[in-house]
Parts: sequence; structure tokens; C-alpha cells
Amino acid sequence: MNAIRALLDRGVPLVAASFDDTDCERAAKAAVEAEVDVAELRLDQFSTTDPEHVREQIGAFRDLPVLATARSAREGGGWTGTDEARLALFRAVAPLVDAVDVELSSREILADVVAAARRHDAVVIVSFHDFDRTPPIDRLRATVAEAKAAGADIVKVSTMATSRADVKALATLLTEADDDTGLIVIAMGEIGSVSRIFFPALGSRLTYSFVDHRPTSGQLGYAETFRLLRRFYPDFDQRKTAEL
Ligand SMILES: O=C1C[C@@](O)(C(=O)O)C[C@@H](O)[C@@H]1O
Repeated sequence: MNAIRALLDRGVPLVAASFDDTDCERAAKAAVEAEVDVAELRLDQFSTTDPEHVREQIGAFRDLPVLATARSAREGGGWTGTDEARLALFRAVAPLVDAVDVELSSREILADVVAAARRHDAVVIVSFHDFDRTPPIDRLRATVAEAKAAGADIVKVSTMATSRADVKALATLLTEADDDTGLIVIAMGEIGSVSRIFFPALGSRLTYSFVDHRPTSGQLGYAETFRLLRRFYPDFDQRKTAEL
């Protein structure tokens, strides 16, 4: 079975760390030693997306489940190429990875990325980011519904929290959804940092940390993320082993 799906099926929150293509062999070794659950490869931050190069870097992460992300510049990522090229990249990596992340706003390629992932049993994360603000909760509810309808296995909502009310709205979005919805919710920013630990305990499926990749706003390092999840989520250490 797909390694990320198998981990998700256990119902315990998982920890991802994000990587670009800097010294992948060494980075992958550090991630395995750190017990990271999922390596998110930020293809949009690679020095080149030449297929041979990308295949080689994914190969370096062979001992970890891999999530491939090619974030559009529109949603804060580094992808500045065409949508055709991005779709071709997703199609090339779909057979090699366990999951892909594509933005709901990437309407021109969304259905084709979902289809490519499905063909290879890769988990589909359909994501929404707002690096400036947290939109009203009704907008976010509509976003989740649209992402589900587009074929998401997991919907990710990651927005900038500029007040405690924003953190509360995101927590509400998460807790009102039933467990089958499969949500990843992140409150970005310093005020949202608590969400990196607290939201997994409320049902958010994956929390993002960093090993030595540049952190996004409010991310905690993997060591701190692990320590706090162990402290506050009693089943955390069983995520890779036990039938829960
Ligand atoms: O979208 C997300 C979440 C994230 O932006 C974060 O704030 O943890 C980190 C990204 O690498 C990932 O793709």
C-alpha cells in the first residue's frame, strides 16, 4: 500500500519536513535519523526541474514517504514556469512518490494532476494558502467543499493568522469537520505557531516542520515538533507501529 496512506490510516498525526534539492542524500539521511514521517519535496524550489535531476533527488529519499509539491507563485511558491510544464512534472513524478500537493486555485491543471495521482495510487492533497490573512470561515468552508469535490483525499488550508480570532476560526474549521473529511489546517505566522502542535491534536493530519530547510512563517523545527507532539499527543509514538 501507498506508504503515506498507510500512515494516515492509523489516525495519528504525522510530521513532514520540507526539502529543496540541496544535498539530498545528506538531507534524506538526516530526515530518516530524525524519524520524519514524510519528506515534502518542494520541486518549485529546486535549482532545476530537469526530469533526470528530479528523479535522482526523489531517489535519494527512497527510505521515506515522499510528498511532491510544486507550489505556484500565486500561492507563495517558487514555480514561475508554465502550467503545461508543471503538469508534465506532476505526471513524471506521480509514479515515484506517495502523495502530491496541488492548489485548488490551479484550476487549469487540477483535474489532470488528480487523475495522474490516482493512476499511480498517490494521495492527493488539494491545498489553499493565503500568506496575508485568514479569510472568513464561510469562505474557508466553501474552499474545503470545493477541494473535496475536485477529488482531494486530504484538503490543506494554510492561512496567515494575524489575531487569536484567526487561530480560533481555523480551529473551528477543523473541529466541525467529521474525521472522514481529512484536513490539514495550519495557522501561519508567529501567533499561529501553536497550531503546529495543537491542530494535530484536534485532528489535522500532517504538521510541517523543517530540518535545515528555510522555515515558513511560524514553523517549528522537527526536534521541537516531535518533543511537543510526544508531550501532548499520547499515541504519537505508535503512529508507525500499532493498530490503534
Ligand atoms: O503549504 C505548506 C505548509 C507550509 O506553508 C507551512 O506553513 O508549514 C509549508 C509548505 O512547505 C507546505 O507546502
